[in-house]
Amino acid sequence: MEAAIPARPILSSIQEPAAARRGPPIARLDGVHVGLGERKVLQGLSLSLYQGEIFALLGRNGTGKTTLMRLLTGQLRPSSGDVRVFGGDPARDAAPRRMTGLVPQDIALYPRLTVRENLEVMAGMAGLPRREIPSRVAEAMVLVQVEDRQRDLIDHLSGGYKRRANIAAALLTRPRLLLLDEPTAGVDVDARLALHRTLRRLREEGTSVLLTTHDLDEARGLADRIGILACGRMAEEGPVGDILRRMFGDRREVVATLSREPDDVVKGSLERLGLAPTANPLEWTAWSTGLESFSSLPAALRRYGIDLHEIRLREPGLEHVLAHVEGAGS
Ligand SMILES: Nc1ncnc2c1ncn2[C@@H]1O[C@H](COP(=O)(O)OP(=O)(O)OP(=O)(O)O)[C@@H](O)[C@H]1O
Repeated sequence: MEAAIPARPILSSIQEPAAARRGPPIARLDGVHVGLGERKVLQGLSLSLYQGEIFALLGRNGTGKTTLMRLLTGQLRPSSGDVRVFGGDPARDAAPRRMTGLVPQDIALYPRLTVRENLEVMAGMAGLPRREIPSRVAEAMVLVQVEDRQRDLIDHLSGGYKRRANIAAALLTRPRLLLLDEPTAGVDVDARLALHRTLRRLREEGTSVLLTTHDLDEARGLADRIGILACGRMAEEGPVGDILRRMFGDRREVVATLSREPDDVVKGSLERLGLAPTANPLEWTAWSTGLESFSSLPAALRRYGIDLHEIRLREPGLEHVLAHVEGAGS
């Protein structure tokens, strides 16, 4: 039984993502360092984004995901390193900022105005020509499917619809790069699926999307590539399938569920058999490359007098990647 988690991959051996073959990056961060107060938030972070891809940024609270977005919108300058968006410096040049839309984590709308009124005001503030405002507002509402609520006050909308309206505001300028900070936090399944449809539609039209999320299913199902921020850097980056293959190869997780909580003697025996504890005291796990070690485990446990309730093999998933990366960083 192989208990050890496989060695961390060497980042330089990462294959070029499929999106990279589409052309040069539309946005790049190169060796970026950012310090906020006493904290070194980003420490040599590099990342390239490509046209027409959805990139999901993962990482624990406070690892710098919002900070990275603020760099791309020019709200923040790095203390060292380079940030390029559509060839310009977003902290100095207006052109890259005009091509970038940001959907902040909090709802940034006037609660006492209707959806349509909010979007009209925002379109004016974004400097869109007056005659174009009605069509841009209508277009943005269609994209996020909020037309049927356009006459409702923001205050009267559900959380999911508020989020849709928040996103519509960022789409008024037809950004080529759309940044969304936790767009589906706290929304129901329908609103989440509606948002995913919108983002896929934007991708088909060539828009690049960078979103942060703590929802691993969302990252797996929606993103062309993911990046995991840890210790101020991109600890892992690429399509989910590639990362899983690189990190785990053909290993599967063996999950043994015991019939009762083990005492210290039983715990020692489990560890000798190569099993490691989990948050659930009844569940013990190990990594296995073949069925042999898996199928011999029940008999081995019996020899130690350990009652097994269930044993199963689990495909590695993003939760394993995160645990590995964050375990290595802590
Ligand atoms: N103005 C500031 N001054 C000092 N520290 C700050 C400031 N803004 C952010 N930080 C700190 O920088 C770190 C990164 O913050 P950031 O908001 O980028 O994290 P995040 O990954 O987006 O977190 P979350 O998942 O919770 O949204 C955090 O530890 C935060 O407390």
